[in-house]
Formats: sequence, structure tokens, C-alpha cells
Amino acid sequence: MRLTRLFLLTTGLLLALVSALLLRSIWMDGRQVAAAELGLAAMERAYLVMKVAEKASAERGPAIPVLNDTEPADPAKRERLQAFRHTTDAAFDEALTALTGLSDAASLSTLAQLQKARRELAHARVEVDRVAALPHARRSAPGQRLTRAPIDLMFAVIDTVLAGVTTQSAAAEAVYPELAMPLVGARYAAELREYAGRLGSQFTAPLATGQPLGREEQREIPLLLGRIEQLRKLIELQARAGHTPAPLQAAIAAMEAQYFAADLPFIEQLTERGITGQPYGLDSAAFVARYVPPMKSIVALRDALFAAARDSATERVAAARLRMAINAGLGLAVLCIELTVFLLIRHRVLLPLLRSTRAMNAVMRGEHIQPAANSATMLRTDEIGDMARAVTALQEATQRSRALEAEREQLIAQLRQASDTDFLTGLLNRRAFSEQAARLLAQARRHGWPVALIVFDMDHFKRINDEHGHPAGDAVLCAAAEIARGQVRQGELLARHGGEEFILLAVGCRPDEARQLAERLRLALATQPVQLPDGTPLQITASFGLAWVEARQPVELDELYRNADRALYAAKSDGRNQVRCADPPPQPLREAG
Ligand SMILES: Nc1nc2c(ncn2[C@@H]2O[C@H](COP(=O)(O)OP(=O)(O)OP(=O)(O)O)[C@@H](O)[C@H]2O)c(=O)[nH]1
Repeated sequence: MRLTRLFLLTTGLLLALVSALLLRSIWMDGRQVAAAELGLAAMERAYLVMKVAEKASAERGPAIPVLNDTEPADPAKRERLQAFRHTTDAAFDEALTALTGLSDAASLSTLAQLQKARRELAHARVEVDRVAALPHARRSAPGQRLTRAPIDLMFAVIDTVLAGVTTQSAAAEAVYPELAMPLVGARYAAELREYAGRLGSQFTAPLATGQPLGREEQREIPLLLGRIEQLRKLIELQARAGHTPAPLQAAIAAMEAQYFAADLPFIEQLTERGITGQPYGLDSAAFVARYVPPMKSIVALRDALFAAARDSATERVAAARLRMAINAGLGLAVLCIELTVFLLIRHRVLLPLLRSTRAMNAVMRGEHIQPAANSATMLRTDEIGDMARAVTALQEATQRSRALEAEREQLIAQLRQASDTDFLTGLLNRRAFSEQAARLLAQARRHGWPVALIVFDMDHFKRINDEHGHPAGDAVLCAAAEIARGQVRQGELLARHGGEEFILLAVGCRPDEARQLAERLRLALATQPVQLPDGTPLQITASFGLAWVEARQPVELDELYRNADRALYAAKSDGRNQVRCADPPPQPLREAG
């Protein structure tokens, strides 16, 4: 597997793994935060239900005077009861609103319990109103105890509400088991407040009628006192479990001082009088004013216990959120670092490697690539920089060596051309002609082509030299070569054979075509005056000797040349400026030029 692919694969896997771990951590933290928030919300709802219990319990206070009212009825007592009923209804409404729409089992169960309690309360209120509407003599008739039944109904309401408190706070305790102590303590305090109220309720009717305590009250009071003492111990136990915050300690001390140290001895005195038939020494209103206010210390303790639990739960929610934020932050940081490392390795190692590999491949293919002498990679001081510099040096060395090689090739080609070329006319020289002619003749032999050889020599050239100077003779030779070159076709080999003699080999040229070619050459030379270096035009002529072999005949260059030379000699001898053929026997073809 290629390194880049392997790197991409491992980085991708690593990224996926870290992302998965990060998501899992966030998901788990999120669940903890959600659970903590749910627990806190359950705790708040438990508190709302406790408030319902408190308000419904408090409603008994003004109900008893109404039930024991004499004729004519006191409207103030009824108004006071009505005001308490409104307060209870508001507490019910608030708790029911908080519970409505929730789908967890605890909330559904609490909602059902509260709805049941509200129905029971409505029934108890109907009973209170019905009994209160009866004549006083009937209500207060000894042994009737008609006023007791509606109050018992109201007691039952509180039992139902407290069951709801238990359900709801159990939901919070499930999330915060370590907060069970203060939560249970708060529940006990709510219960204590209820039993303290019930204890007081035992006296309001006897005090209102001035009668001693009945059998029922005498049986109920010790039971209530026992339950109250039991709850007192339980609360103390719950509150003192673990660290007890200062506000909680103060609330316990206040309850002990106000209710247990002052209110309960007062109740014991009243009980003693009620049993022995002594006068109570106060009416029911004075009793309420004396007994009820210290009970607020129990409610205060309940609130302090609940506040301790709530503060602790709020701290836990905040801690869970902080943990989630830290985990998410750390995870994101790891992701960012990994991405940065990935990009750094890719940018600083892999890409320079790829570029260097491409450059090396280009060097091997012989492509020209401009070395990036000033690139950022070249300026680096690390190993990649060393590698890039080495690759660039190699590129430069290779290019230098290529340039030298090309120069050498060019030089060789120039030398070869110079060695093949006649320096004066630029035509092939005799040596090169011999080499190339040998190849052409071999080709002609293979294919059985006819071959013609024309040798021509400038007429009276010595005279030109003598009359116009050697440079003029050179110029005439150059001009003659140029004129001859103009008549030659592709595949025909023209050369300066030496001195003022030229030679032309035509392969695949039949004898008649060869004759026409020689004649065309002769005519061209004879009809185009040559410009001497001093500007003087000069008419020149040349004599031609032609030799050939027919198609599929054996052919040798030397023999052909000898025959052509003989024909040339004949042309010279016959007066020059003419073409003579070697075979068949030379015949004059001369036409006046
Ligand atoms: N300017 C010049 N003259 C050359 C060159 N090569 C040979 N010659 C001269 O060419 C002349 C040849 O003269 P000859 O062989 O007598 O022939 P010719 O004068 O042309 O007379 P015919 O061939 O019989 O017509 C000599 O004077 C050579 O010096 C050359 O490269 N340049």
C-alpha cells in the first residue's frame, strides 16, 4: 500500500475513533446532566406537594371555629376559612400544573394522588359547610360529635397528599441516593407539621364548647404525642446524618426551642386540665394564637432540609454540566491536535516527498523542470529540506549534462556535415559522394533500377582564373553549383568531384531521362550568365559526359565513372558545351545554347 494511502487510512481511522469516543463521552455526560436535571425537577415537585399538604393542613384551623360557631354565625370566621381555602386551592393548582403533561411513573402516580386528594378535600369541605349549617344546639349536643367527622375527612386528605410527597421525593432520591437523608427529613418535617396540627385540633372543639376532653380525644392525644416524638427523633437522625450545614442546625434548634420546649409542655397542661375537668383558662381563639405560631418552626425546618437537598442537587447538576463541558472541550482539543498533526505531516512531509518523486520521475523521463531554488521546502533546515536540495542539485546536474550532450551532438553533426561538404560550393565533396553513392547503388542493385552518372566540367576555366582572378573563379564555381542544384531532384546525388568538375548520380533514371537531365543542366549553365565579384556578368559553359546502366544490369561506380569520364573527354574534344554519352557509343547531342 502506498504511504499516502496508508497515512490517510490510519488518520481517518484515528479521527473516527476519537470522534466516537468524544461523542460517547458527550452522550454519557449529557445523560448524567439530564438525569440530574430530572432529579432536581422531581425534588421541586416534591416540595410543591409538601406545600399542598401544609396549606390543606392549615385549612383545618379556620374550619374548626366555623364548625363550632354559635348563632348568629360569625361571617368573619367564614371569610377566614374561605381565604384559607383559596390558599389551598392555589397550592393544588401550582402542584397539579407542574405535574400535568409529565409521563414518568412517579409523576403520573403523584398526579393521581393529588387529584384524589383534591376530590377528598372537596368532599370534606361540603361536609364542613353542611355541618356548620346545622343548628348549634344540634352540633354541640354531647355525644353527637358531629363537628368531628368533617375534620377527620380533612385528616384523610393530608394522608393522601403525603403519599404523593413520598412518591415524588422517592423519584428524586432515585437520582440522588446520597440526598435521601435531607429529603426524607423534609418529608418527616411535613408529617410532623401535620401531626402537630392534628394535636391542636383535638383541643379546639372542647375549648370552644368549654367541655372536658372526650374519650376520643383522650385516646388520640397520647397517640399523636407518641407519633410526634417519633418523628422528632427521625428528623434529628436524618438531619444529623453526615455534615449538617449551619442553617439546618439553626432550624433544628429553633424547632426544639419553640415547639418542643414551649408548645408541647403547654399542650400537656391543657390535656391534664381537659382530663381532670379543670377550666382551661383560655378560649379556642387564644389557644390558636398561642399554639399555632411556634409550629412555623417545623415548617421552617422542613424548608431548611429541603433547601439543603436542593442546593446539593443544584451543585451536582452544575458539576455534571461542567464535567460535560470539560470532556467535550478536551475531546475537541484532541481532535484539533490530531487534525493539525495530520495537516502538518501532509504539508511538511508527504507533499514535499510527492513533489520530489515527481521531479525525479521527470528527470528520468528527460523532461525539463525548472528547479524550485527558492521554494519554501528548499529553504527548510530539516531532512525534507536536505532531500529537496539534493533533488534540485540532481535536476540541475542532469540538465547541465543534457545540455552538454546536446552541444556535443550538435558539434558532431556540424563536423560530420563539414567533413561531407565541399567548403567552397556547399555541395557534397568527393568522399561523401562516394559513400552515399555506394548506398544508392546498392539500393538500385536490390531493386533492379536503372542508374545514370553525369560528369561535367567547366569549359576553359583556367582562362577565367587567368583573366578575372582566382576569387572570380571561385565565384563561378559557386554559381555553377547553385545552378546545378536548382536542376537536381530529390534522390539525385550532386557533388563537386574536384577542381572545376562536378558529378551527378541519378538512381531509377532511364537513359533518355538521363540525357534530358544532362542537357537541361548544360542549357541552364550556358544560358544563365554568372555575376563576378566585381559585378561583371560572365557567360560560362560546361561539357558533360553521361554513362548509364539499364534496369536489372550489374552496376559499379568506378566503371560508370570511367565511362562517363571518357564521354566527357569526348565532349571536350568535340568542342565543349555539349553532352556525350558513353554507352551506346557517344553521339553528339549538342544543340546551340
Ligand atoms: N579559382 C579556382 N580555380 C581552380 C580551382 N580548382 C582548380 N582550378 C583551376 O582550374 C583550372 C583547370 O584548368 P584545365 O585543367 O587546364 O582546364 P580548362 O582550362 O578548364 O580547360 P578545359 O577543361 O579543357 O576546358 C586550373 O587552372 C586550376 O588551377 C578552384 O578551386 N578555384
